[in-house]
Amino acid sequence: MWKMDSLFQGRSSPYNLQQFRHNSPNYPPTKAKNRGDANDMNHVISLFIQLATRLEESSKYVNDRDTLLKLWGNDLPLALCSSSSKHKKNRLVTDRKYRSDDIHGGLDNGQHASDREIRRRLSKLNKKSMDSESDTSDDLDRSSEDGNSDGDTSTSNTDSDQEVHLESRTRDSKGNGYLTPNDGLDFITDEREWGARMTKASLVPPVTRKYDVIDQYVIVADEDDVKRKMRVSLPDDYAEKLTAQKNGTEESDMELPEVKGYKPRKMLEHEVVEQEVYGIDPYTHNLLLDSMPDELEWSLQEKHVFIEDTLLRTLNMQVRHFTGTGSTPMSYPLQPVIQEIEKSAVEHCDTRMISMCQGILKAIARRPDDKYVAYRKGLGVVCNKEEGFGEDDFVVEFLGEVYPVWKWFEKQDGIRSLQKNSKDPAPEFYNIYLERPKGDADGYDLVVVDAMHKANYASRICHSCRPNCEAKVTAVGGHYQIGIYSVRKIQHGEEITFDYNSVTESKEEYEASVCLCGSQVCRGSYLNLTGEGAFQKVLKEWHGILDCHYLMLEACELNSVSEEDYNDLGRAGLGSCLLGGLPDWLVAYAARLVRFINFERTKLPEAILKHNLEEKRKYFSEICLEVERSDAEVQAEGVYNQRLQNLAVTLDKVRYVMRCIFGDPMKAPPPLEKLSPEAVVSFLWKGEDSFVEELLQCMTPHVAESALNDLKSKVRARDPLVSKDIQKAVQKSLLWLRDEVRNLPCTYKCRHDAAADLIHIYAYTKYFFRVLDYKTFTSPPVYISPLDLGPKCADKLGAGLQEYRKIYGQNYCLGQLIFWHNQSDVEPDCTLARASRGSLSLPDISSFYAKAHKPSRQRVYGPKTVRSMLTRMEKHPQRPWPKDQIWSFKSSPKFFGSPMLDAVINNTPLDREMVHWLKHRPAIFQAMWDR
Ligand SMILES: C[S@@+](CC[C@H](N)C(=O)[O-])C[C@H]1O[C@@H](n2cnc3c(N)ncnc32)[C@H](O)[C@@H]1O
Repeated sequence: MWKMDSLFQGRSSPYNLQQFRHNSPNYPPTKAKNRGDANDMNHVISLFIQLATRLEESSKYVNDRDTLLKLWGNDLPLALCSSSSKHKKNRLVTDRKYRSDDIHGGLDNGQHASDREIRRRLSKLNKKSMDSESDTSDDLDRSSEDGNSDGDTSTSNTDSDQEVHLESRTRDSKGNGYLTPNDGLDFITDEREWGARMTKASLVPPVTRKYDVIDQYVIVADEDDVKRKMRVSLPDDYAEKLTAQKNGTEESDMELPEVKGYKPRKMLEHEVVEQEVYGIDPYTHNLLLDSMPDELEWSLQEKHVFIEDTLLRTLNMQVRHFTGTGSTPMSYPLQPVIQEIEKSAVEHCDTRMISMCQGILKAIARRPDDKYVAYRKGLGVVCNKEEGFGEDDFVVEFLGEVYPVWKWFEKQDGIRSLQKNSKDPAPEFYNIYLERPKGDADGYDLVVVDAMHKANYASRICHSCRPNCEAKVTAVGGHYQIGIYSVRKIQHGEEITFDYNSVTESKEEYEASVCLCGSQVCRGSYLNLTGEGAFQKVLKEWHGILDCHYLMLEACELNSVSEEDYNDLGRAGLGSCLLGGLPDWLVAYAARLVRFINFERTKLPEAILKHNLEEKRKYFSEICLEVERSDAEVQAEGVYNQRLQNLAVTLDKVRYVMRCIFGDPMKAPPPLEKLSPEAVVSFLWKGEDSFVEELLQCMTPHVAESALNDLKSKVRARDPLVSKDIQKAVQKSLLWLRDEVRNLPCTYKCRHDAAADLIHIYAYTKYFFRVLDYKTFTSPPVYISPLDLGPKCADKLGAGLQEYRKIYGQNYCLGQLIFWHNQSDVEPDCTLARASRGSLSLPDISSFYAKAHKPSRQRVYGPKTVRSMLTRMEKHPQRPWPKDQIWSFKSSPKFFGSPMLDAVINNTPLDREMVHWLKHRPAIFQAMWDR
């Protein structure tokens, strides 16, 4: 079974990668290879989790014990019950893991259910921001259109006290509340975890957006190019490959195009309706479970079905009339919904259902502090066909405006620059990546489909963590499209949903996106948080700024693509679609990145496993290593796919900029060039703006004229160019100069001692490079509408279209290529300059000299500063040097090179001789503040 690679992309996902935390151990979603369908196991795991979490105060022990034992009897497959007894001391989750080992193919869903539970626990503990806003949304009950409150349909009391109460009980509780059937119940503590809950902050009224209905894709820019990317190219041996994959005999797991015949979409109004939809948060799901009378002997699964199916369907029938009225409450009470279910049960003489409804209604009356409400999701799509839809039925294409990737990101930059305050609630997002399968003959590539302005009803389909449909890229009539297909039977009145599989790098956005799917396996947010933690570990350790430059330098120097490069690119699914028309140095660089991605893929499972184990050990006493290992493997595969996606996005952005500057991207020269020995002399010793020339100028106000003239003539006499071995001569001259400078008297305004240290470091730098600036250019305008901006900004900026022109700096391409794994940076060139400080581009010699006339800050350069510099050089060579110390740096350096880069290029440790001298040379000056 293949996962769809198209992801809804959270609005803020392209931004500020570094500032967000990752705490979603199960993300990114991935192809689950060799993992069987495990609905039974899923059910069992859910059962365990629900049982464990349902146990309430000690006064309810007896009741719960009865229920528990009953449920054990009712719901658990016999084999599971018996095997569990072997592990008496294990708590439930551990127990479950032993058992899941016993059931082949049962790992996946079970493990995911457990992870979800862990994630809930972790996120609960981490959820400070939600806690602080724990007053809930009832006072927000109002029309989303006009802001008027709607007293008829909303309850008014706030339950913030109750929520705080529950939170604190969860924190106070000890133990994890899991048990085996043979364990005594004495240790049970109240570990009730009721999951994510709607808060005031999360209750951003969904804007009901009007959209132009389209019946085919509308291409926004680069029409021919986008069409090419959407064109299917089947491999010659497609049929054989497909059969081999189906039979499991195919070695490669390369995703092949899924060819489908044309089918008409379900007709709006007749077969489906677009209407206001409501849903419940995980907390309310559990509140309802808790309100169901125990004595009715409903199995837990029946209870879930009641909530997910009967209740949600009736709810959405009941709220349908709000559609288009412009007066839609943000929350809707569940009481009338239960009453309607009861009424229907009476008509059908369904006594079991009647008792259940009556039981819940009693609980609602008995527990006035608990809030039994559903919340608004905005528009959704509901099955309107009496006989429902079958399994694997085509519902609709996901249509929208198709953007080439560069244009999409340009627009996002514009939106962000207009939004200014990134903390504003993100507007709903409607964009989805259409990714070519890697097994297409022309390989992987992607475009972005945005369904905010021009769309069909597919864009209004809501997310569910247990969806009845999936969105997948299919090949229909020779073109790729995103199709929504049912994954199980869908009943009349049931809401159509798919799993957005959407990622965000913003914790705020993640937490604000409380999921209202109401399913028993709800993850709590309809977004997944990604971009940090274990997923970044290997990248940070093995792919720092120096490593990236090394790869780029090599590619630029060779400026040709080897057979091995083509092979590695091809094996990763990258072919002519993505790489065609790019200059050789860039294809060679892409191949090097693919090799890093492959390398990371081998390292990631271990890093993820370690991280997950550390997290889980905080909550569970025993963990099944095998299951954890398998899960880490799946997650690593997800990161791998995400990296390739990022590489493709980067290449598209860079291709566009090169096209704009050079007319043809092929003509773009390599952005880096190694300096010849002669050029090094000119850069360091002789040129007008050379390093030494700058030094002499900086010294002018501080050194007596005669001494300076003497130094200048000696410098001229030591021209390294006259030597046969220029490189050696440069070093010799620099070391001579170092000692001359050290002999000059220091003051707090002129730190010759520090200058000498820097000269020393230059002397031990072997390779210097020049950055070849491309031209700066300003893009043609992109237009941003109030809808793009979200309600808050739209109010501020007015109703008209806003124009945005992106300015691409001289080093944009280099910056983006070095930070290829990050799409969140509007100005990667500026980031590159900041990140290069010290590690890649050495400080300015002017750092150590005050300009004569101006009063100047003290230049601190004592043993502590030197130690910290050495620590950077030796232990964190790829990190920038601190800002608040003596060193200053050029804002966009044209030349760079450092002993740390040399070490990476040569794959050797930092030059020992250089370090030794810095550590042991005697101090020649110490100001008071240096200490
Ligand atoms: C692609 S739109 C779906 C259509 C949207 N409801 C509308 O009215 O236009 C995605 C937005 O719908 C809402 N939504 C979709 N699924 C949801 C869910 N499971 N829980 C809460 N809100 C959901 C969120 O506001 C989300 O940003």
